[in-house]
Amino acid sequence: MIYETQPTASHYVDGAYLEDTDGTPIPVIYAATGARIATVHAATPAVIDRALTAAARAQSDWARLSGRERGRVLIRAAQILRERNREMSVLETFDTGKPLQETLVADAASAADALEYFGGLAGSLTGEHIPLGGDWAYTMREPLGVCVGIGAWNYPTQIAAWKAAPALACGNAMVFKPSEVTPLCALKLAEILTEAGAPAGLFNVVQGAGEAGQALISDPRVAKVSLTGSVPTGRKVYAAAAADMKHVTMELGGKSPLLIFEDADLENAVGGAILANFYSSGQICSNGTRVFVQKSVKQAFLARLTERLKGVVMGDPLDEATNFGPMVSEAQMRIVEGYIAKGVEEGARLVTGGKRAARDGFFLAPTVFADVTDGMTIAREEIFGPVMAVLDFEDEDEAVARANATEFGLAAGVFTRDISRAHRVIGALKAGTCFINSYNDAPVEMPFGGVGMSGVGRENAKAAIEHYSQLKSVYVRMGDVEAPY
Ligand SMILES: NC(=O)C1=CN([C@@H]2O[C@H](COP(=O)(O)OP(=O)(O)OC[C@H]3O[C@@H](n4cnc5c(N)ncnc54)[C@H](O)[C@@H]3O)[C@@H](O)[C@H]2O)C=CC1
Repeated sequence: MIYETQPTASHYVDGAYLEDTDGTPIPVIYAATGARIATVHAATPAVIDRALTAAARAQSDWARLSGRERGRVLIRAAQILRERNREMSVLETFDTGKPLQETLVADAASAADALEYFGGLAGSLTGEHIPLGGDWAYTMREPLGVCVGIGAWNYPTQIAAWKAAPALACGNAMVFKPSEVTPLCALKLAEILTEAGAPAGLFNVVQGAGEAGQALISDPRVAKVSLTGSVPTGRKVYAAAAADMKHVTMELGGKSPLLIFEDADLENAVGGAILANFYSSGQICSNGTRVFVQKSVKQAFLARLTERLKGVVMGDPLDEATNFGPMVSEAQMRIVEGYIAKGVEEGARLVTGGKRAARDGFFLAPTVFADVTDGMTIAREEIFGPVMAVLDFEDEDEAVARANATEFGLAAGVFTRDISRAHRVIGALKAGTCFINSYNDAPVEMPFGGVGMSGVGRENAKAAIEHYSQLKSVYVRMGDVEAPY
């Protein structure tokens, strides 16, 4: 037990905690020490069935409420989350290893924003009136039914809420499966939703790895699957959903470019590159890990970056002075170390970092490679750790062409003082989520998602409504029916 408000069982089903120790035990490891802090059990088929049955039952009642009534519950949940921000943030730190300095501002707070935003929107989900010269038609926005959410491990509270909030606002129910690496936070979100007035079964959490995920996706009661995860998992989940023509949202990986032009404010560009690579120890899908720097400013950029990285405080994540935490797991640390070794082997110049910290836990120093070329493994594959690859370029057309030479398309950024260039470059970049003179901002009001292999659909903003509802069109004849016979 970490502290007294820790979740009390593995699953949250039909409005209450549920345990079934027949499921495979999953240890929960605190990344900062390597210690086991809890054990949950993977969902058995019986648990999955109970969760889906409860969700289907709750959904039909929930969909009959007015949008405003549904919204009220979400807004109340947002308020409770905000009141318990510290407690939720501490749990997020134990779940992921991310420093409390980060989790206090970025996780439960972002989840509360989503609940508040979609709670506010729920009352205005209307259809259209379509006049047809006498006859007319109208559309209704209807829920999909039972939605499944499957999460990655980097933002467990946020991912659960970014899926639950629009789904519930539209009148759906959800069964959420967190990553087996970070199973704790979504349980607390479920508890809070119940406390806020959500009916039993509306939002359920079941644990497990890929097997539990597959069981959920292939159940005929499920209408939609929203995954946050890697491209290989996305392929499997999308294929399984396609078999039954289920709706999908795919928030997948990336290898996003950040273009820094010689006319950029250097200090801001360095700050942007830091946010694009090292926040959450680099474990962010939208990270701009291919940093293209115009040759004339490359030396100055690297010098200032190295200087600013002296401000990294690696240490106990619960100490609010710590601003750089460990990798989420030993396995992820080893994957990242493998990429660092590849970078060296393939001839990139290691400017700083590249090693583990001399302490317990899964800490890797922020790492910068310069003189990276497009064909190197560290410039092509998603690393999901604190490894920045700096590539140089001569002119704009070249930078854009090289930035686009990837199958991913999650995010992209540009730093320049030239307003026309900023918009021209962003217009030419193949990415779903872009930043001008900034990086990695994710307000709930702005749609988030990728193109290409980085995904399908959008989370957040009004755009998410399209992905958690469907239109019913109704033709209304005002006169007699003229049939040929
Ligand atoms: N675009 C986005 O919004 C985000 C994308 N990500 C991506 O997530 C990845 C890192 O997270 P991981 O947890 O390592 O990803 P992962 O793909 O290994 O796992 C993601 C989730 O899918 C589940 N899963 C695995 N195999 C499955 C299967 N066959 N059927 C159903 N579910 C299955 C896992 O248990 C987990 O809950 C990175 O590629 C990262 O870029 C992470 C955060 C945000």
